[in-house]
Amino acid sequence: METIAAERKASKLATKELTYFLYGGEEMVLRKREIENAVISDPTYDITKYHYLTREELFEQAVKKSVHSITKLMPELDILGVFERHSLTSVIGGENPLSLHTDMFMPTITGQGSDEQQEKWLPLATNYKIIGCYAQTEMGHGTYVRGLETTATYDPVKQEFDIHSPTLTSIKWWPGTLGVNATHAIVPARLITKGEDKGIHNFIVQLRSLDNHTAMKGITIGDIGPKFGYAEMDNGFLKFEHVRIPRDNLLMRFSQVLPDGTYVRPKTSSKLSYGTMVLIRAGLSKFSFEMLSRALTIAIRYSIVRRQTQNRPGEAETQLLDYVNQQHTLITLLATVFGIYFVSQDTIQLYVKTQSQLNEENMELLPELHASSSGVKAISTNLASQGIETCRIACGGHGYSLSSGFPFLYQSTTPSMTYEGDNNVLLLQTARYLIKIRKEVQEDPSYSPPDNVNYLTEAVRPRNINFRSPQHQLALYQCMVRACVDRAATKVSQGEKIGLDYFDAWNAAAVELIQCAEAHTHYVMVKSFIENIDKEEVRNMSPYNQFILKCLSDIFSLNYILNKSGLFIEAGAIYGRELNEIREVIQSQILEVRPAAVSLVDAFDYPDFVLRSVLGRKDGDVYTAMWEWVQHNPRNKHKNGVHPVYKKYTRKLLRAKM
Ligand SMILES: CC/C=C\C/C=C\C/C=C\C/C=C\CCCCC(=O)SCCNC(=O)CCNC(=O)[C@H](O)C(C)(C)COP(=O)(O)OP(=O)(O)OC[C@H]1O[C@@H](n2cnc3c(N)ncnc32)[C@H](O)[C@@H]1OP(=O)(O)O
Ligand SMILES: Cc1cc2nc3c(=O)[nH]c(=O)nc-3n(C[C@H](O)[C@H](O)[C@H](O)COP(=O)(O)OP(=O)(O)OC[C@H]3O[C@@H](n4cnc5c(N)ncnc54)[C@H](O)[C@@H]3O)c2cc1C
Repeated sequence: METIAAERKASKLATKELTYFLYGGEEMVLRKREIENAVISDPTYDITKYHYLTREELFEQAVKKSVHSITKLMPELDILGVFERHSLTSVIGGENPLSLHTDMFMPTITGQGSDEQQEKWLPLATNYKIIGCYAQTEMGHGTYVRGLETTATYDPVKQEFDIHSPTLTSIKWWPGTLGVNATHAIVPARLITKGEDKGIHNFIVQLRSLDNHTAMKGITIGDIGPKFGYAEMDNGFLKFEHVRIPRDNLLMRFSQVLPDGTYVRPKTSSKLSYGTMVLIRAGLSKFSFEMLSRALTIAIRYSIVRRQTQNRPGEAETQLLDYVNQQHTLITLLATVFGIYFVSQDTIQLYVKTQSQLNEENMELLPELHASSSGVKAISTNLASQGIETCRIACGGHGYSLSSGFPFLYQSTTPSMTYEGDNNVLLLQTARYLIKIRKEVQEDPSYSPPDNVNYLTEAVRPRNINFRSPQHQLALYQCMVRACVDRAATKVSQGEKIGLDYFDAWNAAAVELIQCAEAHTHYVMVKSFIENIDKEEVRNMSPYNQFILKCLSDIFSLNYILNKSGLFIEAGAIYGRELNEIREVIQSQILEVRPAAVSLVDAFDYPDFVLRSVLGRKDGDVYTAMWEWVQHNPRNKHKNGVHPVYKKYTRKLLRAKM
């Protein structure tokens, strides 16, 4: 306890200033804390026994908490907007089994429903007269949305759609909130009218009775069973047997079916019906920041408190964070989490900007948003999932206990590499965009590409390189990414030249394509970090905070260069002989950050309640917390301290003659 207090005292970081910066100002932080305190002081959200609950208990508690939040806490705290709602969900912790209602069902209606449809459905949804989910994925198809098999066949006589699951593989499988709770779903299905298949469109379908919650006629529905994690979420299955819905349950903002069955195609892009996926992808980098920053808070605090090995006679054992390997592991991750933070802010801004253009039927930014949000979602969820596991390992044996908080963080984060688009698949979408822009640049010298891909027109290694210079770092990335894009494009075109069809040529280059998308996205993240810490808000910070952010930026940028040095050397961006200098700059910046490490994670401002970790306690009283935790273990609570398995099994073994 004294050690962590001493660390805080010695740190020169203006912690409060950084917290305000991260959350968008003092007012936002005060509001966040108001929400946290309301949750912490309400017994409904008690977490004392959380880690010992069974799957069914976890689910029931989570639904109870969610309903309590909607009916009591949210009105009391006047929570309306998406950010405050997420803030509340985040402090309550665990999964929110009703989250898909507000995160996907409602945004799909807002984004894709006509004005009349919004007027009809949104008040019902806002007031929880109905509970919605987003039922897109089927047993046979998740990635390949165009391959979904559920049909919606228009009947002009009754002016209804007939929703049907024609095959076993067409059964909807995975959607959250579907298994138990939802009364309605957004159902992407193949629209068939006048005998023609018009592709995937979104429909609103009622699943359960609003009187007694039983399944509607023609609907078979349930929960898909235990998963890797996500016990609190009712991921479900859904089978349709010719279910009838009115014509105007087709979401008709972009395309329509007229009463006689005439199809009116979207004026602009058919991909607008994928809009909800783009929204969540943009939000997932923020989610990655939250999950990884919690893991780092736990690992860094623990690494201050934990001592291991007396290295000099008569002195205290060494703090884990004073081992250079531990510093390297955790402080490079600290730099990463700030990288994710800045790019998540930029991605959300790009989403908002694109959305306002789309409202004016201007599609200009859509390809960039799709490519960028796909890449950023993939890289930030990869980094967060791997980073949480790294934090666990950095905490030794105690990291493996549920009480460390890591298992929950990992289980909640790792599926984000799959849902909302598998990460490899999304990186291939980013690559598709890069290859397309490269082609345009080559074919039309007057074409000026978007800022983030400008390196495709020019990328030059600076002379007299200074690895501490952000502009030089960016130039090195530009050379490297350009070479990666060239390599992938060349591989595709070589395949085509030897007679492969488009798919085979593309598939043969898949590894290079994913590599170029990854490299590009890392470049975008480094650029975003560098640009954001050059903004006025940061320039107004205390000099020491600016200095630490610059150190973290260098670490983030240079550590990737070191880890992927093969790519940079192959591109002629750096020479092998320069690697030592890069190592030294990283090492010296890590040493600069070390004294501020605990204040940096304090700046994330997570109360103990949110971390749910005996290792990550703010006061550092780790060992007392471990002892308290074990007192709740039901396995220790049997008469005379003797567990029933003794009578059932081990006693026989101990007395058996063998
Ligand atoms: C408010 C909430 C905010 C934040 C929330 C934050 C945190 C949330 C925390 C936790 C979340 C909790 C639970 C999440 C639950 C998860 C829910 C789901 O998983 S829903 C299901 C998601 N499914 C997918 O993502 C499927 C992935 N597949 C696809 O997206 C597509 O099929 C594909 C892979 C992109 C391919 O599509 P398609 O085959 O149709 O397209 P092509 O490859 O042929 O490309 C054609 C052309 O279209 C362009 N394009 C493709 N997609 C888009 C798009 N979305 N937008 C714009 N343009 C798109 C593509 O680039 C091509 O363009 P071209 O090159 O031809 O110009
Ligand atoms: C916890 C969780 C919650 C979910 N919630 C929802 C929800 O609310 N609503 C909903 O509709 N869905 C939901 N899903 C489903 C999720 O969106 C899909 O699982 C996801 O999009 C991946 O699709 P898939 O399962 O078909 O994977 P697949 O496409 O089968 O992918 C398997 C592997 O094949 C590779 N692969 C596939 N296609 C290609 C390709 N074209 N090129 C190269 N490689 C390829 C992938 O990289 C991956 O490694 C959820 C899933 C999970 C795990």
